[in-house]
Amino acid sequence: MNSILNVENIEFSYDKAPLLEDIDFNVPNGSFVSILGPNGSGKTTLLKNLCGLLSPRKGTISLRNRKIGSFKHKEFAKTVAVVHQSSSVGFSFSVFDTVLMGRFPYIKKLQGETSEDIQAAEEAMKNTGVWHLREKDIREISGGERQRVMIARALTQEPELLILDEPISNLDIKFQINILQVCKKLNKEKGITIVTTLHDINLAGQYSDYILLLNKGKLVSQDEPKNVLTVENIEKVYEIKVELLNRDGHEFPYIVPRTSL
Ligand SMILES: Nc1ncnc2c1ncn2[C@@H]1O[C@H](COP(=O)(O)OP(=O)(O)OP(=O)(O)O)[C@@H](O)[C@H]1O
Repeated sequence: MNSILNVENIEFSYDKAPLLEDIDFNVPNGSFVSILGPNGSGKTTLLKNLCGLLSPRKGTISLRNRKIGSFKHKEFAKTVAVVHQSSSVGFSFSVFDTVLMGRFPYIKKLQGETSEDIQAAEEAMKNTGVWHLREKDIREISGGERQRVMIARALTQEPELLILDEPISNLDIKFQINILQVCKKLNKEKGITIVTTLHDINLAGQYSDYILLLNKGKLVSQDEPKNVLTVENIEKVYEIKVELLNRDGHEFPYIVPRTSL
């Protein structure tokens, strides 16, 4: 299968000690890939390398067989859209204008947005269920709504690859499912490749085609969920005792901590 992203043996460090080492994987076209790992294992750092915000000290990252460093900013943004971890929004913009800002790779200097840009924003907002919020102030909507607005903004870039950093952190279970469903729909219906960090092992198992399991800056396991989410892997990486429940009628194994109160 063709890959949209190839990561070859990268090493990254903020200072002397390497924080990511021997990271080597491919992201197949049209797949849904989740990056799991404990706090501080390097997930966000890896995503920042994938979208070119940080550069590896060794190894290469290629997008459609071209090194990511060789892309111009706007050109890269037509293929890859990134939704960073939830952050506060400081300015007063309507939800619609916030989403429209995602069209920046297509809007020419000194030329306002076209009807095509407006249409792309509307379509992205309808796909993520935020069209009804269009006239609201971005600072006056809920965290879950804002997450979906940020995904809508990324979608207006019409990316082939959508990179998300903890898109469901801080959300209640309804919004967690809602956002993962939106991503899965875009993945299945529009063929957008998804690479996301997640903390919820079981939701990752349910939604992903492949999982990358990081621990202390190294890839411990990468494969389909059933081969990565094993008791052995989870106990080793998260340093807790777990058991795997195979629930009747459920396609996905369910991992729960073994606690003695
Ligand atoms: N700008 C930075 N400068 C120096 N060290 C950093 C910087 N950003 C992150 N780190 C360190 O790198 C390590 C990995 O951080 P990273 O945010 O990639 O982990 P993570 O797996 O995403 O964690 P979490 O699940 O808690 O979000 C941590 O020890 C963190 O303190």
